[in-house]
Amino acid sequence: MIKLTLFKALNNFDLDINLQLESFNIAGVFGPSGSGKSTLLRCISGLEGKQSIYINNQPVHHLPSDKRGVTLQVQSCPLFPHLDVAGNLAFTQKHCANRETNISEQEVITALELQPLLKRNVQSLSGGERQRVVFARTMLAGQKLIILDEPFSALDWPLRFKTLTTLSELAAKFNIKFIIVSHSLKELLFCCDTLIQLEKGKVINQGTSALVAKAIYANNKQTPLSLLNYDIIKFDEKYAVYHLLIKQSEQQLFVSPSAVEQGGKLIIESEQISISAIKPILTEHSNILVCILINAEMIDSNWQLTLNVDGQTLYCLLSARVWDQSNYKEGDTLYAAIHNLE
Ligand SMILES: Nc1ncnc2c1ncn2[C@@H]1O[C@H](COP(=O)(O)OP(=O)(O)OP(=O)(O)O)[C@@H](O)[C@H]1O
Repeated sequence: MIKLTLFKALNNFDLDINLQLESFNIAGVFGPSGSGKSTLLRCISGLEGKQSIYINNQPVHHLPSDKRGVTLQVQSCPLFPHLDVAGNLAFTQKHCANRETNISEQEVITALELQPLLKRNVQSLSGGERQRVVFARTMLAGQKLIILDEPFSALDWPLRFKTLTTLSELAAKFNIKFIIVSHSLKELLFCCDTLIQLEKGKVINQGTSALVAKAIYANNKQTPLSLLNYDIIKFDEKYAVYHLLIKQSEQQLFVSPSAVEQGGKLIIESEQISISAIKPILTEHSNILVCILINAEMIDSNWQLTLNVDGQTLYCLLSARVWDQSNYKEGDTLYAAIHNLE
């Protein structure tokens, strides 16, 4: 549990935050540039003035930053330039006192696939490689509350999703809580269970990430991304596709390896979904999911449909003309064809 009461006069507005995070594993902080996200992180970690902060019901505001059990990874975290990647990691493992997790150097290296980089001079690393090494070092500091400011902004999307999946696995395995700042709602929605939306120094929305993200998308007149959890059944070598089973469902999808390599969630944009009331028979698409129409609402002259696939949510968009001709109503069984997965 984290409880904060912060006040700090900033250049154009005041950071004025009263926040209670009861139960979360990975919380995201989202907001426009300059809304106070980094300042909030600095306050939690103890780098900014005296504020009222409780972590796990214990006041920590009187403690210096190195005694709070928190690691803050800022946006441009320096590495030791005179040590190679292995040296940077070994130094952290050796010198960080009061480690609360027993995560080993080898475990971090394996999880983040850093083996090929170990002998590299840190000046020769690309931006994305550097961010992965910095994150590995953060993990090796061994704290149970880790705060990350734009940690993976330099990674391409497939690698970013893969690294976020690794982060979620490490969080679960070592019981670590993360607070992550990002400009990307897609990134936060992918990995966070809780979202906090900041604007001009104030929390304007807070809650489960699916609900807060939906509200932010609606406010921007956008349709939310759909994320489907799955289990892999098998890899079909003949066609180079994975057979996936939707979690808590009997329904299957067939996807290319690149979709699976991104981690345990399938990311589906609304444009990839078309729906019909009758099960398509003559279709080249093998990816058809049976779903129930939960809700339809007008977003910027189109209709956004919320569909339930055995407990998971899909969002798709219909033009007003198609919606008017469809006669779909809440509770209807519909068939969603998902395109461009194979
Ligand atoms: N120590 C300070 N004193 C006064 N104003 C500050 C201080 N630190 C930051 N600010 C101002 O507070 C505002 C919020 O800054 P902050 O870096 O927290 O925003 P942010 O949401 O993290 O932005 P970005 O997404 O661009 O990194 C900015 O206008 C910044 O100029």
